[in-house]
Amino acid sequence: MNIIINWQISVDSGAVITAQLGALHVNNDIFKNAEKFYPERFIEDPKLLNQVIPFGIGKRSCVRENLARTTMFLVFGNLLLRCDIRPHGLFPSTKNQVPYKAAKLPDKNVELEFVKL
Ligand code: HEM
Repeated sequence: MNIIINWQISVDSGAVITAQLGALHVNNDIFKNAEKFYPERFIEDPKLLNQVIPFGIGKRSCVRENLARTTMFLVFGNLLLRCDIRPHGLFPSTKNQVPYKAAKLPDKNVELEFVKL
């Protein structure tokens, strides 16, 4: 069955129009249990990654997407490499709040080094 939607929307001149990308990314029709933190969904269905568009798509998409991605790669890569990162307090699970049992890790002073690019 084909559904044809004929919308007529009037927009004032000078109005700023934007797609709310955040809302698209929690669409349950596309992302099952969208509100759940479940990164494995992208391993289970690699095509799902095409539906994630934080930088927009098309002619007006983010011009510095590559800069942002490489910067984030460096920042998060260095954080994971140099820091012991542990959840603080309770997991932010929506239904069952599970107390986090902290692993005993050797005490060490974490120093962050920032390298000039
Ligand atoms: C995580 C980082 C970033 C995210 C998630 C992001 C996301 C976006 C999004 C969603 C848009 C609008 C796309 C659209 O209208 O369809 C945009 C546009 C734009 N972004 Fe980014 N951006 C990021 C970083 C940056 C950086 C680092 C720069 C510059 C150094 C930048 C420069 C721009 C510019 C100039 C536009 C306007 C492009 C146009 O209208 O033609 N962005 N960005």
